[in-house]
Amino acid sequence: MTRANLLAVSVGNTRTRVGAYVDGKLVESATFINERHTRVMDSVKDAARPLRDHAEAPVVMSSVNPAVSSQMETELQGLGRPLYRVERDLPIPIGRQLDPEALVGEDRLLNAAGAFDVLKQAAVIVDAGTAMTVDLVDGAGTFHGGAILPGAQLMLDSLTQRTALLPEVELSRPTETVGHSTVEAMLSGVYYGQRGAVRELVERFADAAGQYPLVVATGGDADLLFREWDLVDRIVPDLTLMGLEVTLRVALERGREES
Ligand SMILES: Nc1ncnc2c1ncn2[C@@H]1O[C@H](COP(=O)(O)OP(=O)(O)O)[C@@H](O)[C@H]1O
Ligand SMILES: CC(C)(COP(=O)(O)O)[C@@H](O)C(=O)NCCC(=O)O
Ligand SMILES: [K+]
Repeated sequence: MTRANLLAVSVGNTRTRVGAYVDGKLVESATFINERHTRVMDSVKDAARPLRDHAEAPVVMSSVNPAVSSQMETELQGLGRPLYRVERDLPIPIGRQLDPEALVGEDRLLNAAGAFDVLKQAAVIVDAGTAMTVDLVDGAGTFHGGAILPGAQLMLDSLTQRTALLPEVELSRPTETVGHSTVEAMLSGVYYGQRGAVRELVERFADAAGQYPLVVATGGDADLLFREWDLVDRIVPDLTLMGLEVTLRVALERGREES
């Protein structure tokens, strides 16, 4: 089996995740806020340190945030490694059943590819990031799309921005279900609203799929929202990086078959 070496970089709308894979194993990973761009590049170099004896190991990059990633791509070229963008240079190895013109976020496809590579069975993948995505992969490894809704912090921010009286609130677990203050009421609405959306969508996707899928969660808010909740089978913080690793591994295996 191929054991890939790579620096995996995934640019989201809030943060960028970086992971160094040595012999197919994630040995270093880090997450950075996009706004602190110069510090991000320093930290990317730190994260790449385990690959110093693997000068041939490429950077494999994905993005759902072109403004951030176009500048970052130029800077990553400075590492002196080959740089591949998923979908442009390397196809994400996951089947798709979508509208012909559909534009799907690379993070959604990578999560699906990463999950199916390990699970080999039908799964619903929940990515609790800036936006929340809830997607269906069937038992044959085909991505069917799913649902997109505002992420938890985005819900809170939009309440603050579009009302006169609601305050700025940072996401945390509500301490009461029936909120006895404005802040607790906002936290309860968002926390149980997000969980309720996931429950409803998982049940509907299970109906559509004709089987009950595994539920896998990732993203910056997954732990806060889903920890110790039996509806979610696994929380996998590095799922998008796993998708980048399988993308390179499959491309290397195909290259070997062809030569
Ligand atoms: N240090 C942090 N900075 C920003 N957001 C954070 C931080 N730690 C946790 N979060 C949470 O992570 C969410 C973003 O998730 P993430 O997976 O990083 O998003 P994206 O993939 O869209 O960039 C935010 O809504 C926030 O609630
Ligand atoms: C849905 C998303 C905004 C999620 O981004 P994220 O919250 O992970 O930063 C992103 O995957 C995206 O821009 N997708 C393009 C449209 C689509 O997937 O259908
Ligand atoms: K997301």
